[in-house]
Amino acid sequence: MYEMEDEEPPHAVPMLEGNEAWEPDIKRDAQKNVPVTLITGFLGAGKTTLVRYILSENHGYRIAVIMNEFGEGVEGCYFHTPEGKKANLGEWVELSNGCLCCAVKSEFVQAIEALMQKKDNFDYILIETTGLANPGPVAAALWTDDELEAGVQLDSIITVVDAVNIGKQLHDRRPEGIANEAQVQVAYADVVLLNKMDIAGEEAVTQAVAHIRAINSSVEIIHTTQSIVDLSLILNRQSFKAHSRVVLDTIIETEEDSFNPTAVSATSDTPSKDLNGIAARPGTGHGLRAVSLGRKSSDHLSLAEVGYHGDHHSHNHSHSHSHPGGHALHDNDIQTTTLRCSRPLDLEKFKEFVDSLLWDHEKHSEDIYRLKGELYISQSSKKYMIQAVYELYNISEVSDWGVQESPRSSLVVIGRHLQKEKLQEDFNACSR
Ligand SMILES: Nc1nc2c(ncn2[C@@H]2O[C@H](COP(=O)(O)OP(=O)(O)OP(=O)(O)O)[C@@H](O)[C@H]2O)c(=O)[nH]1
Repeated sequence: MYEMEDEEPPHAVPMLEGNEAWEPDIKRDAQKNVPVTLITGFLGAGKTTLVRYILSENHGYRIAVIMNEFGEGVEGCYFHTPEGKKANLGEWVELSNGCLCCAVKSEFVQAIEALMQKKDNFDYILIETTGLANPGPVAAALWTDDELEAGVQLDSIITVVDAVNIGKQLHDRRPEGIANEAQVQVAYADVVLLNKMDIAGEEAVTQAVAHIRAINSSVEIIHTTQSIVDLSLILNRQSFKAHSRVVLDTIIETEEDSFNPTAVSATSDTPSKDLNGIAARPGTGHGLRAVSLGRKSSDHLSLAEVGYHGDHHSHNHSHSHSHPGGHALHDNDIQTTTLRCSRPLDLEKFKEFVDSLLWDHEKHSEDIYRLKGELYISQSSKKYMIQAVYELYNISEVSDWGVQESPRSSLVVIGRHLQKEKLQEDFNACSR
């Protein structure tokens, strides 16, 4: 087994003998950040099966993997690749000291930092969380601005779901103060792999889709067996790019009456203008601007303190505010709603609204996991876009509105205890 010395960066591990001559088909531009896909999902859903599958496929990426295993340590440092397939060069970092989301400031950041010292050896990073993890804090830590020195860029959050057992897992009550991890994992997802289709009955699948949609109506659901999926649907999706095509599509699909799809696709590759970078709660030092690798942050929202507080932890973190994952969940606690406004929004008022929605739990009792939206901003002919994950958000100018589009704002909100009417009122108030 490959073991990492305490202070030593991880070494590249050949996955199979005889792959020295292998060259990736796709080379990362040396200037670009390394994309990171976060793979989450409840216990036994098929996360490791997915990682194994990705590593065994000939996609052209050289992939480094960070696994978060409890107790036993990493289960293996290389996978058996099916005959005839090209092997990847992988790197492994074991995080065995507790849950990934609670270790982000220490082990996780060190692991990424150590890995990035060897960044010439890989093009892509996969992170597999434990089955009980809240992916929010980890995702937020990885969501960087392109210009930042961290060198990594959150690509997307993939949640693997066990089609047979998800109904029970989503509705298992937790003691007061403890989140239902399965719901939170679905809430954060860009893509759900509805796995174990080989053993799930038709009725179970229909119900599983309904349960997932009830939580995250905008998520893309892909049915899989053995986590086998077209990798172009989950790797390099760029879900967190300001001009993300997949996110724009998501917003459109969530609309009751959709925009003209031709007009939208015409905008999808237009470079965006980031207005203010990724916004974090003032004083938290959150966001990669502050969470950039190796940088110490002493704020109360440090990533070591936030995140999952499940019963697998022997320690407790105290919080003066509620946040995603911090309270008991009840059936349908987590939902999606889409706010709409046809009048132009005042950008400053809208930012104040988002600030309070994400950070001011006196004013907004909701816990917000994700925001995605297209915005019609006053005194601008441009379409804007907002994305938020956990407690970070980013507003960007994306493109001109399509000639056949009627400018208006649509904001997809995924969160817990959503007060939909009040949210719509507050959203409308941004236009006055
Ligand atoms: N029948 C069936 N079994 C599957 C499928 N995908 C994975 N499994 C099995 O389900 C079990 C759990 O799969 P893993 O990939 O280890 O799941 P995981 O999400 O990594 O599990 P944890 O690390 O415990 O959270 C293994 O025995 C897999 O072989 C599938 O599509 N169908």
